[in-house]
Amino acid sequence: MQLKSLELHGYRNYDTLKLATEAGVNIFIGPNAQGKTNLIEAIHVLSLTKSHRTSKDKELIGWNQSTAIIRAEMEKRHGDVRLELQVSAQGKKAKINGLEQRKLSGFVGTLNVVLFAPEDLDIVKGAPGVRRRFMDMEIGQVHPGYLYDMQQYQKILQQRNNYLKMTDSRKASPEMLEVWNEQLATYGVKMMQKRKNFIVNLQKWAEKIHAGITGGLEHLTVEYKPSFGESVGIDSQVDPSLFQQFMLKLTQGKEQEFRRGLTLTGPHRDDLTFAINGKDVQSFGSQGQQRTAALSLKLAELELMHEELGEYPLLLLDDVLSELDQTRQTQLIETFQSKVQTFITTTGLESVNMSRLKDASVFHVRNGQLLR
Ligand SMILES: Nc1ncnc2c1ncn2[C@@H]1O[C@H](COP(=O)(O)OP(=O)(O)OP(=O)(O)O)[C@@H](O)[C@H]1O
Repeated sequence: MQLKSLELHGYRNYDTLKLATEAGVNIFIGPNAQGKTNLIEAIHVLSLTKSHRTSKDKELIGWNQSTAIIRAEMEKRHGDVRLELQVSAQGKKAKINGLEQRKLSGFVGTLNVVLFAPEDLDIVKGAPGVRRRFMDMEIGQVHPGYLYDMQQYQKILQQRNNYLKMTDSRKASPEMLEVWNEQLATYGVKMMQKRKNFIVNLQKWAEKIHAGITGGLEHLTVEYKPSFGESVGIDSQVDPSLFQQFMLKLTQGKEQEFRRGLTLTGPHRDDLTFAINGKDVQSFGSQGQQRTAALSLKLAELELMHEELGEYPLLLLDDVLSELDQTRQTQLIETFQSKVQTFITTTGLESVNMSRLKDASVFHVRNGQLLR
C-alpha cells in the first residue's frame, strides 16, 4: 500500500500541511524539535487511532486549536482510499471515503504501518507491559476482532479487580465471580491463542531476518510466555481445555486475589522472551544485539503483514538510522526500499547511507513547515 498525500490541520505544531508523498523513500530532515516525529506520529495515529508517544489524545491537538485533523489519500491493492481522523475534546471521529465509522475498530487496519523508533529497544529490554502492548498493537492492526476481545477483556478485568479490592472475601458473591470468571476466560483464551499464533509466525521471519543482518552469526528465537498454560494452541476457536485451565486458576487463586485486590492470572500478565544463540537477550545481550533483535522483530512484522494482507504496510523509521552501523543500515534499506514505502526522520543526512538509496525524496522540516 502507498500513502499518496497527507494533510494535517491543527495537529501538534502543524497549523496546515499538505504533502504529496513519494512511492519509495521519503526522508524528513531537520534540527531537533521542528516536527519530524510529529509527522511520523500523525501517520501512525491515522493507522491505529493511537499515538506511539502518548496515551493522552489531547496532546495531539495543536495549542490554541480545538480539533486536530489528519487526512490521507492512499493506494491499496483493491483501489484508492481516503481516510480522515479528527481528534477533539469530545473524542475521535473517523471517516473512510467520507463515511463516518460507527466504531474506531472498523477504521483501524485500513492503513497499515510498521514503526521503528528508538524506544522500541524497550520491547526487548523493558518491562513486560511494553511487550504486551507490542503484541496488542500489531495483532490489532491485522485482526480488528482482536481489539474488540481485548477491550472486553480489559473492561471485565477492571470490574473484577474493583470487586476484589472493595469486597471482603467472606462476603463475596460466588455467582458474580463465576460470571466474571467465565467472561474473562472466554475473551482471555481468544487473546492468548491470537498472541501465540502471532509470535509463532513472527518468529519464523525474525529468525531469518536476524541471521541476514548478522551474517549468519546470530540465531534469534522469540517465545510467547503466557501467565499459565504452557501448551497454548493457535486455533481461532476457543480451546475448551485452556478455558477450563483458566477457570481453575481463577477459582484456585481466589483467596490470594482477594488479599491483593488483583486478578493474578490471564493475558494481562503474559510476556515474551528473546534469545540469541540460546542465551537470554534481556540479561546477556549487548545494547547492539538488543537493538538488532528489536529491528529484526519489526522487519519480520512487515513480512507477516504482507502475508496476511497481500501487500506491504508502510515502514516508519523515526530517528533510528543513526543508531545503526553502515552495514545494518545498508541491509535495512536494500531489503525494503523497492517494495515498501518508507518514511525516515533524521537530523542530518550524513548519518544516512545515501549511496544505497534509489529514489529518495528529501523534505526539510522547519517549525511545522515542509520544504522539498
Ligand atoms: N500539541 C502541540 N501543539 C503545538 N506544538 C506542539 C505540540 N506538541 C508538541 N509540539 C511542538 O512540536 C515540536 C516537537 O516536534 P517533534 O517531536 O516532531 O520534533 P523532531 O523534529 O522530531 O525533533 P527531534 O529531532 O528532537 O526528535 C516541539 O517544538 C514542540 O513544542
